Amino acid sequence: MAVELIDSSYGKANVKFLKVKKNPENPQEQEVLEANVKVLLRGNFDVSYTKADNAPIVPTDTVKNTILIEAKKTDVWPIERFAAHLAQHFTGKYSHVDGVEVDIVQARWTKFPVQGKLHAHSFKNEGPETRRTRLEYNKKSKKLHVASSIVDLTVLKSTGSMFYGYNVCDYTTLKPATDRILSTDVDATWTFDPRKISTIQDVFAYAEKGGFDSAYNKAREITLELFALENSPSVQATMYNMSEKILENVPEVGKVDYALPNNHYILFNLEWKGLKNDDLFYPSPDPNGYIKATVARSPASKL
Ligand SMILES: O=c1[nH]c(=O)c2[nH]c(=O)[nH]c2[nH]1
Repeated sequence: MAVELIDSSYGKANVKFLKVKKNPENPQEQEVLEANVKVLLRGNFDVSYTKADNAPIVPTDTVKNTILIEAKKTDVWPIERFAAHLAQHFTGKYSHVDGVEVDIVQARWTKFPVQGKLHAHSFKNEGPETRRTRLEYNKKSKKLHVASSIVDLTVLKSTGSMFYGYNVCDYTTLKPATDRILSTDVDATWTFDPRKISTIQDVFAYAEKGGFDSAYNKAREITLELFALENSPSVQATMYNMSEKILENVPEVGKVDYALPNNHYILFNLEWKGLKNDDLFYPSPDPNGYIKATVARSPASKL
């Protein structure tokens, strides 16, 4: 039977480090970045799959060492900059490496107040929420894709959410709600417009002026603010409004994706006990609604 290799990539996943940044003027004043990095290489590796010829393989162990050595040698803040640095390194050092896919997950270590002010070097892990980035670069096609995300930001509002007016058929049992609990684990991704951030140098320049941090902060703020302030007609409408606001506020972002589970809380039926119940719920882990949307600027308003 004739077969052919259609696609391949390889590298190291779950390469973890924590880097400390000390303020040179006050070494007690520190920041930390804990990361989980995955780097996959693409390029002229076909013979390693098809002819058992290992000659072109840069061992995944070397990929791991590279991530750690470069994390030591260069600035890892923000993660988008470090991802671009790794892409530049791998495609520059090895002539047969054409492309790189870098995924970085950053743990949420935040400083906490002690005696009224943020402590200089003590952090609280606000997990499972993470900040993430995915960067894909191909040195032949010059194509660059940079997207960043917030994952597992779990939120709940106990009122200010509705769901009614939906399609009703002979299979419908859901009752319309004008006041319900709404809870989700936010998975939001903002993809940078490849016409605005089109080269590795563009990533470095945008990082330098604080663009990636500012995009992250705005996406997070908008998500939380709209979640809280809007009287939500549905998860669908709320995620669309969040996406629109991110696109309005961050011109470098070309599209926004949300994927939101609807974590249901269901009223206990206590009528059998003669009790009227509107405040005691049980969390229903499954099944859950799962609602996705991708929102981009309309072609008419391209630039
Ligand atoms: O916001 C919602 N969107 C839905 O599509 C849906 N479906 C459902 O049963 N409850 C909800 N809530």
